Formats: sequence, C-alpha cells, structure tokens
Amino acid sequence: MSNKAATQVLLERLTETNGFSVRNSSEKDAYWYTSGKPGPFYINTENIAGEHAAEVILENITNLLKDNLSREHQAGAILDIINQAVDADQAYNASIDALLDYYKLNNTYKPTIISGGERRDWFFSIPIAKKLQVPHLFLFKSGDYHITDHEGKSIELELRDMSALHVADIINLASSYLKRWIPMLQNLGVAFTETLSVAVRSQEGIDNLRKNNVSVISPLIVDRPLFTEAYNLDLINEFAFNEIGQFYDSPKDWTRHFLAENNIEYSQALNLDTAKKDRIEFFKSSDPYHLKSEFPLFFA
Ligand SMILES: O=P(O)(O)OC[C@H]1O[C@H](OP(=O)(O)OP(=O)(O)O)[C@H](O)[C@@H]1O
Repeated sequence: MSNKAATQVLLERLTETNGFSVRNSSEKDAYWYTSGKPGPFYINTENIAGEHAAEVILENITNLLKDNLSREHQAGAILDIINQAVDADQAYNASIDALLDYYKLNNTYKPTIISGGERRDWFFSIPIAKKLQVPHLFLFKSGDYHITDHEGKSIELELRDMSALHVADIINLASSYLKRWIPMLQNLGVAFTETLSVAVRSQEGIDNLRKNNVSVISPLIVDRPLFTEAYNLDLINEFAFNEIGQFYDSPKDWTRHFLAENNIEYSQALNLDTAKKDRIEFFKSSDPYHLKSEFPLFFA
C-alpha cells in the first residue's frame, strides 16, 4: 500500500463515520472547538472504530477507569474491548492495517514495545501492538502504567533496554506528551524517539515534540493539502473546500464572515449540548478576535 492509499483509506473511513466532518453549506453551524473558537471542520479519529462503537467503547473505558479495580483488571478489560471491536468490524481492522502500512513505509525503526496513553490512544496502540506481536504499555493519566504481552497477558518487564513507539489518536499541541507521556517513558528508562499518530491537527504539536527529540509519523496531517485531497476524492464539497481555504488564510476573517452570515439563533436553539453552550459563552466573553464592536447583537 502506498502512502497515498493509506491516507485515503483512513480519510474515507473517517468521513463515513463522521469522524471527519466539514461545514458543507452556509445553513450548517460551525464546529465549536475546545479552545472556545469556531471553525469549519472537525476531526475525531476514534470514530475509525465506528461512530456508535467509538461512543460505547469510550463510555465503557471511562466506567472501567472509575471503578475501584486493579490496573491489571482495567488493562485486561480495555484490551478485550478494543480487540473485540477490531475483530468485529472489517473497516476498523482495515484502517489499522493502513496505519501500520503507512508506518512501515516511512521508517525502519523496530519498536520492541508500543505505548498508548489514556484513553483515546488505546483505540490504535492496542491493535498495533497486537499486529506487531510486541508488548503494550498502558500509560494512565495518574502516572501509573501497566504492561501486557503480545497475547494480552499482564507481565512484569525490564523496560530499560526497550524502544517504544508511542501510538496516538491525534496530536494537537502535544500537551499530553509534554505533561505526561514523555516524563513517564523517561522515568521508565525506555528509549522513545518516535510517535505514530493517526492525525496531526497542528504543526505546533510536531514542533513541540521535535524540541523533545521525538519525531512524528502521521498519514493525516490536517492542513490545506489534506483538504485538497479530500476535495479531489469527492469527500468534501466546493463550499467546504473554499471556506476551509479562507479559514487557513485567516481564522479571524473566516469567523467574521461566519458571524455576518450566520442565522443560527443560539439563544433560541433548544438542542445545544452543554459543552457547545459553554464554548459559545466563552467565545462571547473572551472575544478572542475582537469582533464585539462589529457584532453587538451576537455578543449581547
Ligand atoms: O496534542 P495534545 O495537546 O496532547 O492533544 C491531543 C490529545 O488530547 C486528547 O486527549 P485527552 O487528553 O483529552 O484525553 P482523552 O483521550 O481521555 O479524551 C486527544 O484524544 C489526544 O490524545
């Protein structure tokens, strides 16, 4: 499989499962990001497991982590959930193969262990470890870790001579690496110079990792060329393609244009989820682009 083919498999799967979604008409609302700013597209790579399946899996993982169970029990249960989901869905399995093919095409490093961080990395790190027949290192946000062997059994392992490949769902600013995964891997004495991520949302994340001597391999670098590819593959329409171009030229100008055309009455919208409501409120109160004087009614 070529690099291009791997990217296409993943992009198509994400489009089918609404893991990659764009604003394809002026009637459609913007996506409100965690930063509290709006934008014309969004990417949620865990949907590669299936839109509904991803939701159920995440909920199950969250519940397992809440329960007062041993890390061994939690890791075993999470591993079973993910492996069963991959076995049950040919398209999820094919996406993991595409990701692994992409990795193999782009380097010669031979990891002896795969690491993955709580929670979404595990959708990818667990099946990649299984396919490479190497142990999996679960990294928990608390700082705990747990190792399973290539068959999924819990093991004790001397990590000092091992080389880890950290597999992730998406890199944004790489804050989870800087705050947690890099210090944890360093403390364990594992060599760690490379990470495979399904997608990269921002060049800043790649730069932050480079400063820490970690190089990034990813089939989906979310930037203009990826949207050109999506457009050429007919995965996004002309409206979306043009406005994403505007957004990359200037997020502020795109936002101004969106607010000028936007006829969505947020105050009247009944089905707004809490997260979205909070993000819109934060946008209004922080006014990151200084647009309040131009849109007094919206900011009122
Ligand atoms: O590049 P970064 O700045 O690290 O951001 C990206 C990471 O953040 C999110 O995970 P989060 O920490 O929210 O944990 P979750 O998987 O439990 O949702 C996301 O799933 C990525 O793993």
